[in-house]
Amino acid sequence: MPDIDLIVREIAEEMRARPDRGDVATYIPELARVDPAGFALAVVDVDGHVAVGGDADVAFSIQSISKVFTLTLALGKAGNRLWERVGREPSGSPFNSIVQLENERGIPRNPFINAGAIAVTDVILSGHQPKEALGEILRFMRFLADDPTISMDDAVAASEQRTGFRNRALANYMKAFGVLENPVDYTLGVYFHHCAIAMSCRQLALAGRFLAHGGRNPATGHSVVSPERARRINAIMMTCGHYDGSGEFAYRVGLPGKSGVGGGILAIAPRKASIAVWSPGLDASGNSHLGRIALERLTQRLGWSVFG
Ligand SMILES: NC(=O)CC[C@H](N)C(=O)O
Repeated sequence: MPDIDLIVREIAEEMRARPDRGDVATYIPELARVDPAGFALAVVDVDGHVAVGGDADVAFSIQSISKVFTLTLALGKAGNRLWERVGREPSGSPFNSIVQLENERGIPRNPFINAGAIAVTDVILSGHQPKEALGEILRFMRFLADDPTISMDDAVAASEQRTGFRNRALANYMKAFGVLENPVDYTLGVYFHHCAIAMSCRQLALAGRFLAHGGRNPATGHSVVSPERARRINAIMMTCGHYDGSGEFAYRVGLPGKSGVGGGILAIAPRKASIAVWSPGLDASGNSHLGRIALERLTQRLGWSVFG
């Protein structure tokens, strides 16, 4: 049996020492203030053992990783009708691309690019007030991680609300095509706030467990989604979770994964583990530079790639 604790600690030490850290996101002013020296890795295995390295209990802005969980909620609410509002093909474009949305008449290519995630948020919001929808998303995260302390960082949400002109353009564009049901400001308000949820790698890895175990959280026995749905969410993470860097992530890491511009990545090793990594510096596609390298090391050493 490989010693996962040791491997995780060694990877964290190696990553801490590397000078090539990528660049922190600056288009959300509050994220520009984050120290690029941070690094954390947490792996929860089948038995619930959590192996940690680095700052595994430091909370960071999960940003687009929240889209895995909003997709899960929206599928629960709308079922397969969700796919009338959003596609499920890789985009090959940056996460905030506007051209693609115009070409495809307001239907976003997948639920993980910004336009797609905004459409998914709109589905969750319908029939509720924004506060209720946000409460539902936050309660879901707390339930999955079994941790009532998880919260939203209001400063990050306000920062994006002030500067999120591109997302506003995407949302208005979809509204013009009738893809959004709710007032644009309401949908965006919920979207910016769920992106601003702050979690540590330990909390995130625990929250992702249901995706590694056929839709069921093995710790609590709660069935979150059906095995088929878990498999499909993993498939979308594999093909779309890193935007135009998804091919490279599959090639190097070989696991379903979802990144966020806060520098976090949630990766799922089916039937083996739920993994969260954080390093705030990003590569050119807006994905964590050292986060990806750390996951590549981990899957190589453990032989965890889903491609054998
Ligand atoms: N890739 C990301 O994490 C982007 C999320 C960010 N809130 C945005 O909408 O731009």
